[in-house]
Amino acid sequence: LSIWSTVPAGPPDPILGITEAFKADKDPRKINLGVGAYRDGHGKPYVLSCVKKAEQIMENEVEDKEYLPITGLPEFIKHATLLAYGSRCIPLNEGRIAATQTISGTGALRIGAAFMARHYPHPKVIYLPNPTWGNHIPIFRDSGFEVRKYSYIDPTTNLLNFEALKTDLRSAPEHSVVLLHACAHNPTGVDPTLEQWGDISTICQERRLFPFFDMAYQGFASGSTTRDAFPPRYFAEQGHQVALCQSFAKNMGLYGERVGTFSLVTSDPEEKARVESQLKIIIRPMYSNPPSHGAHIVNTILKRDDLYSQWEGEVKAMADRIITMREDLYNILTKDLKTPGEWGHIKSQIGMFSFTGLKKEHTVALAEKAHVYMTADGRISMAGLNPSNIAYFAESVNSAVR
Ligand SMILES: Cc1ncc(COP(=O)(O)O)c(CN[C@](O)(C(=O)O)[C@@H](O)C(=O)O)c1O
Repeated sequence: LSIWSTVPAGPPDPILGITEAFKADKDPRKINLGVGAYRDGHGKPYVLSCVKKAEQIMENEVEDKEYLPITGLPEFIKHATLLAYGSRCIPLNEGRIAATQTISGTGALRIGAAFMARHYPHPKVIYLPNPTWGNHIPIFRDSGFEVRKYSYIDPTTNLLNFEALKTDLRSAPEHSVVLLHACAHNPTGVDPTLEQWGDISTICQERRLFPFFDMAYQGFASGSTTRDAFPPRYFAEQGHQVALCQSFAKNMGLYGERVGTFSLVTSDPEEKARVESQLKIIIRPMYSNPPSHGAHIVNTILKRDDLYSQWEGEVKAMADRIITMREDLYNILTKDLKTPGEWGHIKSQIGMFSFTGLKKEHTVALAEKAHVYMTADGRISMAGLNPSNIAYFAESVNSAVR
């Protein structure tokens, strides 16, 4: 009897499993709207020009293959946290933001959760929005957190249910950790307004809730890296000791390079050093130190004015193309096809995804009959749409809901 005969077959990942099903489909009309990865107007993956330029520059600069420090490339961390918090951030300028390079956003969440499970001086309970990115749940659960939910979307309108959100956060036990999507909420594409962020900050102060930000889409939501980073910057300005997870997967198209950071606001440089020493103690036995190539790419872009401004132009262009697809899809569904139901949320939502409101039976029919793939909860990655497939997609939705 094999040693592994008791190992059960696990279910495919709800998101990455969609890509496997898409690849297995041989129909030429197939469309993959599953994984949140940008595609250009021809449905192709997109390597940013500023990334290609950075790699050319890196060719000439001495880039040995030595180990990075446990917390990663120091100059990368400096530039990445400056991008996240902004030059006017007082904790940043006072040198009291503890930070480490991570294996993209997932790694930032995992290292953050592991650090808090070990050092957060209160019950390890975290409130995740309902719904949230599916991977948030196992990340925090496997790190030893009790995972709870706070209301987020109104399933009948696919818009924010802010009253229910406030009620749930107000009734959370003091010192609960609250996960907040900084921008481009996944899967709903619905973000609080600036005023609503103010209310959330006040509730966190009143209830002593710990704000744990996940910022996987800075610049990719509105096209502005400044506007998208408003929530964590505002919370830090209001005196919250935020935790912040950063990813360069989407906004720099570095999906497979796995580049991110995890950071925490502390009280002073001495506390920053203590916290970083404990981050190292968690990282060293996990993966020792992070991959260097992607961090050098991001650092080369962020430290040079010419590449930084080229990057800002490219990330805005990606955001704009997605916004155009939202408008086109809305117009085809409503004006051309008179598709039954309300579709305004497709336009009002922001970022990579649209929470269409399609139900499971629709998503199954769309995959099986129309060869259109999306997650079971009806989320579509808008960048999977382009001028050559958007009409077919809209027609498929129209027939699925009739
Ligand atoms: C809110 C959120 N946080 C963190 C991540 C982690 O991203 P990474 O580790 O690559 O930096 C994602 C990516 N989520 C997806 O875009 C998605 O929801 O399709 C996809 O990349 C994924 O891994 O699921 C995300 O949507």
